[in-house]
Amino acid sequence: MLIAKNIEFSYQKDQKFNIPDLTLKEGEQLLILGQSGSGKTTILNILGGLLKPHQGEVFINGTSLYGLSGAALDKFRGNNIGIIFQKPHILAPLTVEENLKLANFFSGKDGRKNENLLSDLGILHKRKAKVNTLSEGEAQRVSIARALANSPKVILADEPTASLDDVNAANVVKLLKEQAEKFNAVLIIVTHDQRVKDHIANQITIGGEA
Ligand SMILES: Nc1ncnc2c1ncn2[C@@H]1O[C@H](COP(=O)(O)OP(=O)(O)OP(=O)(O)O)[C@@H](O)[C@H]1O
Repeated sequence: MLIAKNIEFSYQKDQKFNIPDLTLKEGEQLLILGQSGSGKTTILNILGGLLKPHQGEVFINGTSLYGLSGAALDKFRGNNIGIIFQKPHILAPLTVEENLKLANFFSGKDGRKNENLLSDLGILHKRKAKVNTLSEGEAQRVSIARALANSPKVILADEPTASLDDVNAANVVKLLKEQAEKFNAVLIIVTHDQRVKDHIANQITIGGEA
């Protein structure tokens, strides 16, 4: 389902990240741990089709991500990959449901499942609320809902618990796991938050630049 092979990437000369080969089958979950600056966001962006590696390939369901480009890559990403960014990428002046509809629009999906998703995430009652009126934890759940709005087969989450208290952090990981299990999706969480360790057994630690 998701394969990353021989990936090499650097932002500048004399810099090289150790990016491990990965093979994850449908429904498998992986936690990538590493200190701040070790390259977690970089790896996630490479796996998510947002940052082209200098070498190597990422395959999702047999499609080589970086064999696609431009509109074809955007469409593939919209249909297959849901990314929860470190800082919520949601449009604050829009309502919760408008944010989800926008995600549906970009990948040509009908959004029939949006209400179920918001209900699963405990924010259905906030669907008419503007995102800039929500608490941080609620906004985080909206960004999860938006990432999952198109039932992606790969869910990538970048530090999803960083700004949350213990209870909300545990809830967010639980929600991500539940949603991934529901859709039999691959789930990869990158974090330096040690609290997440107890929730996902399959773990690797990355050590930063070589
Ligand atoms: N666009 C960029 N141009 C140049 N260097 C960058 C760029 N983005 C990140 N870096 C550098 O690459 C390294 C890894 O960054 P990255 O954001 O992947 O780390 P991280 O493990 O996600 O960190 P954190 O946990 O603090 O978010 C850092 O040293 C960072 O300064």
